[in-house]
Amino acid sequence: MTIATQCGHELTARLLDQKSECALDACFDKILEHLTQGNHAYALLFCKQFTPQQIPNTVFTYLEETLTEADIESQVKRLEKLKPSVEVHYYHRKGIFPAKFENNILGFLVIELIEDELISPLESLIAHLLNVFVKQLSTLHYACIDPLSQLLNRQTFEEKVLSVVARDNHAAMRQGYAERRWYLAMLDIDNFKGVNDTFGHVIGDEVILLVAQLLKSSFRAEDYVFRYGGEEFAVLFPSQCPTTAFNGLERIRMLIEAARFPQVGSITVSGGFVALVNIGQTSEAVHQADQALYYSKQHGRNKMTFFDDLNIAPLEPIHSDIELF
Ligand SMILES: Nc1nc2c(ncn2[C@@H]2O[C@H](COP(=O)(O)OP(=O)(O)OP(=O)(O)O)[C@@H](O)[C@H]2O)c(=O)[nH]1
Repeated sequence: MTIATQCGHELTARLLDQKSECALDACFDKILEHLTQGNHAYALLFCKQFTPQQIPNTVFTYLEETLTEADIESQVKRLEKLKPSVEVHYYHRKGIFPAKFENNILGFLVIELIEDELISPLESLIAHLLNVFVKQLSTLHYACIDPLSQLLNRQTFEEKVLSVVARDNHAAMRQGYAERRWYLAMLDIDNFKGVNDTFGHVIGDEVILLVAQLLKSSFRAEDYVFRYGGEEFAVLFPSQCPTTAFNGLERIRMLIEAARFPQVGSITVSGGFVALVNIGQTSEAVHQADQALYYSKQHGRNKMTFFDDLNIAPLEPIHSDIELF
């Protein structure tokens, strides 16, 4: 029964030390592995409200059965009905630990049990570490979020582009298939100055928020949507080819065109996009997508343009330590 005294502070310090979601997940994974001595299967599942589309669902080790989103939601509801003080709840040979943040249950950690129950010092240590993990995850999460639109902020942009593109494109190349590439789209609300001038900045802000919500609900869970600047958004998404990417963006352009905004009525967006292939730096990709966006603006707005269709010679490669591939 020495686990809690031996590990409590040390493990907490290790968790708090982690500065990115991935590093934090990996650390929590290792700590759980260590505490359960690899004898238990475990999964950490968050309900959708907490798991913004940009944060991948944190599932470390899949339990034998697959839990659907509905299962997760019903389990969260079930936990919410229990006393707030409940630390662990046993159900079908599983220990279910509620993951709480600011008194709301956001998800849960499931540990499949070998024994009937976990020994109580281990139980309270896991509950404590889960608490630290969720708090740290929330802090990291909110540092990446733009407060007005609730999208990922500009500060997160470069880091995400580099990590996602390098990881997936390398994997695709290694496996010998090249059909799945990442694309970067820059989208900008048309004539937005007119919205502000006519209806005021508060209504302007509301339009930004509603467009952000439409974008977030239209892209897939694996895509990344950023508020890049005032009324400009950046989207990072994988697609099989430029035509599929174009069709996806067109669908969203039409959705925004058809939406009704309180007081303002309708608005449109223009966009430009680029395939993230053979691009040395993030700034180069942004520049190319911006050129395509500029073309859309110059050619009537409410339009999507693929950079390659502009037939602009690529820039000379800029030598830098930061490389996408
Ligand atoms: N309400 C609000 N307005 C913003 C925000 N950020 C930037 N703006 C405004 O967005 C407007 C952007 O105007 P412009 O860059 O001239 O572009 P535009 O009127 O959208 O015209 P085009 O892009 O050419 O279609 C400016 O009036 C900015 O003040 C914000 O966070 N909230």
